[in-house]
Amino acid sequence: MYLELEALSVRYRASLPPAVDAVSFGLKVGEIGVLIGPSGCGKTTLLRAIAGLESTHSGHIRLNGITVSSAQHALPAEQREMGMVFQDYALFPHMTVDQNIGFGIHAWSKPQRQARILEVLQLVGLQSHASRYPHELSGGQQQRVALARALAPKPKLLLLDEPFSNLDVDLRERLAQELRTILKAAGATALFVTHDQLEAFAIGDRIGVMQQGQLHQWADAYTLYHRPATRFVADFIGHGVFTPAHVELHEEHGVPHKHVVTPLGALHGIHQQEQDRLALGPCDILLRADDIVHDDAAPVKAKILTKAFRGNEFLYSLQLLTGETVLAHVPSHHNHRIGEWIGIRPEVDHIVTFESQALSTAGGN
Ligand SMILES: Nc1ncnc2c1ncn2[C@@H]1O[C@H](COP(=O)(O)OP(=O)(O)OP(=O)(O)O)[C@@H](O)[C@H]1O
Repeated sequence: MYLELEALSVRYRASLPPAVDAVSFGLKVGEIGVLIGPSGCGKTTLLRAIAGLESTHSGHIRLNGITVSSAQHALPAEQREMGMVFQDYALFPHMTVDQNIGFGIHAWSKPQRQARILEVLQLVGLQSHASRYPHELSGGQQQRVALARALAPKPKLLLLDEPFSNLDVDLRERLAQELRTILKAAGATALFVTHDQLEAFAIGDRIGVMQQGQLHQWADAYTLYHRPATRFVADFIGHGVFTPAHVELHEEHGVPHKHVVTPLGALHGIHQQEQDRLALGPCDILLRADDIVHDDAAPVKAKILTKAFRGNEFLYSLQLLTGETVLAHVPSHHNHRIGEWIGIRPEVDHIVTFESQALSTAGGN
């Protein structure tokens, strides 16, 4: 691994729980990692620790095989050769775009510096804006200059802390795609912090979900969505609900198979790999909004509690006769009224179950 964190903990005060709690993960050279999680979960602290701006309580940070942080040793931030981009672009207002970009490479020879400025300007698509001042640029352009400035010295690692959070939603989505293209073209290894899932999915090769200082899972977007390691990840990523269910054995052509009995009916045809993982008995099953299909012919009916228009689809919240609530993505031409009953059936490709909360709560009392 190029960037390697091993059981890293950061504490602001001995009397407080650690802001970063025994976090381990690795990034390969050229990979983009994203840290995501609710406010206060420790994302920024973790990024600052990697940059050398916070000291390490225990554990290690290694970059290219060299320990840059441990409880005993910390390489000063300025010697780590890392680039940083923050949400407030912090461009120098009295300097033009090319002067801003050249600032971090002033020690380079003039021809080298000029060639590099041109190179990164091309990378971010702002060649024609080299002599403008920051106030003559849009927010998105300013942020691209900040990125070009951070990339100019060819940092060993680029750290980005919510760089788009001051921008409007449309621009953020576009810039997220662009950022990935730019970082890949530059061959940069980067770690990006956000609390926006769509941004994380658009940018990251690997995504880490944090809560209260702990890293719950470090995986690609597909795995996070379809194989969440913990209940928290399942809840935090995507739209879905947990519903009480029961794993049972039944025979198909004389061969025993597991199926999951849910309030929406039994789920059959579960892949062998998933069968092996399922324990018989009660559980909670994750039903994502894309696992529930609207079908007028379905025997199970549900009442629409709320609906949110999302362009090509509605996100309906639906109540079953048994009282449980589920979510469903339904194409937006199926525009039903709140309070209406519609037919639904489950179409669950990936079975995700966790220990029954009703049982664990009962056990804890
Ligand atoms: N300088 C500090 N001194 C003491 N505690 C701090 C300090 N900075 C952050 N914390 C605490 O550490 C925890 C993690 O904060 P951090 O800023 O890393 O979270 P975050 O995930 O980046 O949050 P956000 O998404 O809101 O920026 C929080 O409980 C916060 O209150």
